[in-house]
Amino acid sequence: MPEQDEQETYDYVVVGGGTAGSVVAARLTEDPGVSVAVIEGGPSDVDRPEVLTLRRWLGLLGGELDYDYPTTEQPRGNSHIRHSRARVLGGCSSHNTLISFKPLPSDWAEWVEAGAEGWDAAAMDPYYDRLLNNIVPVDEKDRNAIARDFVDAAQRATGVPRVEGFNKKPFTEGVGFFDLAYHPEDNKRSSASVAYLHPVMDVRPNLTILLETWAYRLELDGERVTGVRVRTADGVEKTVTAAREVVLCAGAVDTPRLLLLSGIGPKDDLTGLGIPAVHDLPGVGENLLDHPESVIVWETHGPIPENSAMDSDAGLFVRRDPGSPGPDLMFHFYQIPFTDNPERIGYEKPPYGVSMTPNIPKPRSRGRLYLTSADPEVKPALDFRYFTDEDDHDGRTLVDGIRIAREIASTEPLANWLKREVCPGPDVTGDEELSEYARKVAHTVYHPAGTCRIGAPDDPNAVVGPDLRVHGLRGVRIADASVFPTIPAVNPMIGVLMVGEKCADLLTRPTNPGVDA
Ligand SMILES: Cc1cc2nc3c(=O)[nH]c(=O)nc-3n(C[C@H](O)[C@H](O)[C@H](O)COP(=O)(O)OP(=O)(O)OC[C@H]3O[C@@H](n4cnc5c(N)ncnc54)[C@H](O)[C@@H]3O)c2cc1C
Repeated sequence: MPEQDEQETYDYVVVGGGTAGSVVAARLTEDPGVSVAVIEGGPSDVDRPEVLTLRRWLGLLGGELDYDYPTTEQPRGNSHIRHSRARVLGGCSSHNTLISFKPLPSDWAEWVEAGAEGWDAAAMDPYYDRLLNNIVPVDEKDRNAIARDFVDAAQRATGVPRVEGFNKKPFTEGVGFFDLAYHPEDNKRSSASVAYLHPVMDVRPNLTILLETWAYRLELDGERVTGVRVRTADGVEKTVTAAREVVLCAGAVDTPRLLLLSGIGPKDDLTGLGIPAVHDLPGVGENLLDHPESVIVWETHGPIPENSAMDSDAGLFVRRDPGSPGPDLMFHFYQIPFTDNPERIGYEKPPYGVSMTPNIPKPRSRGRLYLTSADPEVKPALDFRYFTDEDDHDGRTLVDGIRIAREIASTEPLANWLKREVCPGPDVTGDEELSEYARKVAHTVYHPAGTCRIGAPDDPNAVVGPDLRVHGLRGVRIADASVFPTIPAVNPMIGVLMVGEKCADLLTRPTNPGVDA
């Protein structure tokens, strides 16, 4: 299709109306004198109960609102993992489980260490207080009897403190019901779009949301990014121009993908694909992080009560290494038998059951995202290099997780519910066998991050500075999970929302008017 010359200009162009993008767009348009266009690849979430009802989250994965990215071959892990990324306003906050953890002070300290000057806990905490999402503990009516008994059994088996309100103060260990961003009265999401965009999108003339519109290339004038080349749902191609700045909020997969397609990234890779390299930035796509997890499944004696917020309402953090500044093993407890991965290697799904999913809060394996084609339609390659760290810290963590899960399962009051361990099964006991099982059925907690990481200006693999500006370019910043230099020990969504708030602050505060000339 020939490119058409249609052009629109706004002060700011935000690419991606997802978790961070919703925050940035809503905050910038608080000033009626500032115009913002949001380029969002997906449709609106308004009036879509299948999206807005938190408990229906599993039904969205792999469907028409999911970009559904495969992973490359993972010789030490599970090559079949599909990475869900939401194609809808609100981004992944519109199809995730909305578990809400403020990153721990030790998480921010790691960022500062990595070159994110000014991102320490004391500086970041006010952004948490500013969040508009309705963050509340799992409501009493949603606390399932078996989840309550998991909390009691885990507390007894591990001796960690019982926590009521994980965000009240920093913790290293604890078990309890999560805080969630939801409205308990009707199980409605308090996603980024619900909390930030719905109240303002019909009343702010300075906010334009271009839905079902895909950004496929950045426009540059020398070192300055001037706008975004987009394709609308009906195939019209046009340039959306930013008088001030373009803010990339397309997420940890699509932000580096867009930069690479625009010729911004490792020069040799780009040249090899026939993409003219306009700015050599070796870190784009590097440092691909995630929280991998494994799973243990038990059959229960019978059906489990129905009530729940989203079927994984409680969890456990332990710290095996007393020298670790934060938790080094985390578990989600699922009130469902989560057998998708075990079934592939021959296990059966029990009629009724529960699961524990131990995950690695601070994985040491680092992966890489790269393009395999200059064609913007071709999905990027995601090579997480799961379980490849030198000392096998990651694999060993999951083995410890299975052993601790078994101790909890054999402790009352949980033990009384459980008929048998379905997978890996009681006969699988040796370190090597457990490791083999844990890695072969490994899954993701869906937390990809780090592919355009923050770092100091002299750090060759940093993509943005602490002000979120892309190194070596003008008129462009990044605000999404891709800027994470390291992954928080906890679930990352609140950290992403806080990045959005901080970015808006950087763009609007008087000492930094956002005119990035
Ligand atoms: C199934 C699932 C469950 C999860 N559960 C939790 C949880 O309970 N708690 C937690 O803390 N974290 C959770 N996460 C992780 C968390 O949701 C993400 O880390 C976070 O939402 C990422 O935010 P983001 O702003 O970086 O990207 P996103 O929210 O993915 O936003 C990116 C947006 O950009 C749009 N976009 C992308 N490319 C383009 C383009 N080229 N042109 C136009 N638009 C584009 C997308 O449509 C999307 O709306 C979960 C994730 C998933 C997938």
